[in-house]
Amino acid sequence: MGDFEPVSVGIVGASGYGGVQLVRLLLDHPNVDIVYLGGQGSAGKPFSDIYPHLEHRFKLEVEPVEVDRIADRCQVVFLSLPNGLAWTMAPALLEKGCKVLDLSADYRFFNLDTYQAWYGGDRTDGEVAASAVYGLPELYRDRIQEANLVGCPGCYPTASLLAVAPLLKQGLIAPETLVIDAKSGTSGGGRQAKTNLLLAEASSSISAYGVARHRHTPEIEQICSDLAGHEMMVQFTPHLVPMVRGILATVYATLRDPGLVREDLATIYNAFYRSSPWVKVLPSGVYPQTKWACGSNLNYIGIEVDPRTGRVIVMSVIDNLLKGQAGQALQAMNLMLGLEETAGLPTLGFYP
Ligand SMILES: NC(=O)C1=CN([C@@H]2O[C@H](COP(=O)(O)OP(=O)(O)OC[C@H]3O[C@@H](n4cnc5c(N)ncnc54)[C@H](OP(=O)(O)O)[C@@H]3O)[C@@H](O)[C@H]2O)C=CC1
Ligand SMILES: CC(=O)N[C@@H](CCC(=O)OP(=O)(O)O)C(=O)O
Repeated sequence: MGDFEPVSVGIVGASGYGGVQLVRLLLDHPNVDIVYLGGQGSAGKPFSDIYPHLEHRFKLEVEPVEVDRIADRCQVVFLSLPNGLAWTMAPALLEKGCKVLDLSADYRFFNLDTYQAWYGGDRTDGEVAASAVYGLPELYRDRIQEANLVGCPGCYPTASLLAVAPLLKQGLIAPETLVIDAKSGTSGGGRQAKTNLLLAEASSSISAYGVARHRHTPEIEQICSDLAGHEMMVQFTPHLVPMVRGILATVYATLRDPGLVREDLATIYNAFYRSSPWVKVLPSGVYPQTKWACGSNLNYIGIEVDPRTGRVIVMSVIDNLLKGQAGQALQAMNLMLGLEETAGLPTLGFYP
């Protein structure tokens, strides 16, 4: 697929931040055509009324969300909606033959009880949910290639899991010691008005939130457990920082073998990610900045070991809207369609 006719793609939730990133990326993708945009409040508006800066490239109008209308036109559908909506439409889209990529949390969980405990709702799509693949290509590439439904990871889990995956897969850390301290720009909260995202609240200030209860904790724990081969608990603390884009996750854990040095871990990380074009493991003494990743689909990882404490410290940065959301979904779409994993994705950040 992809060598002949362009693939017809639709975006539900096009007016949001994930939606507009998808539009930007898909417009420059060599193998797809955007044929449908959907929304609720924005339905009936030309997309360029919402985003005038795209008018010269794009004339589509946002339409109401109707499954038949979408499935008649689209081979691939991105659902970029608030949590709890995708599961009400994904089963019907799949039934009609669409491939579906959900950017919300609805299809990220192996066990629907965990989803319902954290997100609520009364799910009736258990069989469909069981067929979903967790959309982190660096960890589940083979399964994504075969999938019709992908639950794309959250932005914090993406930055965090890429930082810890080699450690867990190799059994290098004492499991109960894993601590993730993460910072996000305000676009992580989406485009709708929220008091904590106002300039007057968020600028010149930094604060933790969701401490010991953020809904990304069970998502991170699920994948950590899968990688480690046993149940894991994680101490995850997110922070809101006064910038628009970017996530920095700093991860701390105690090494099982106190004799390991940074160079040993760098060798392990480089081997683990040797087939992953979007992950860049940095040289000794180089620690990543969010600014390097913003605008690209890249993840930069810095590694350090503190010989005094026996802890490894891993720093991981991504653009929350690209590798943390729309870029990652597009990377997964490429795999589902048998295209180059890098097709249509920016390989350089804006910088500065
Ligand atoms: N922002 C980020 O960094 C990340 C976000 N995510 C997840 O991606 C998803 C989208 O996030 P984001 O783009 O930030 O969100 P936004 O709030 O920016 O956009 C939400 C979109 O959903 C649409 N929408 C809301 N309610 C309905 C409805 N009932 N029916 C149809 N459309 C509806 C809105 O359309 P309209 O205006 O027409 O009502 C809007 O286009 C969320 O699940 C979020 O958690 C995941 C990773 C990172
Ligand atoms: C800064 C900010 O508010 N970030 C969001 C994370 C966005 C995200 O990825 O959440 P989903 O799991 O719903 O996709 C938050 O902490 O709720």
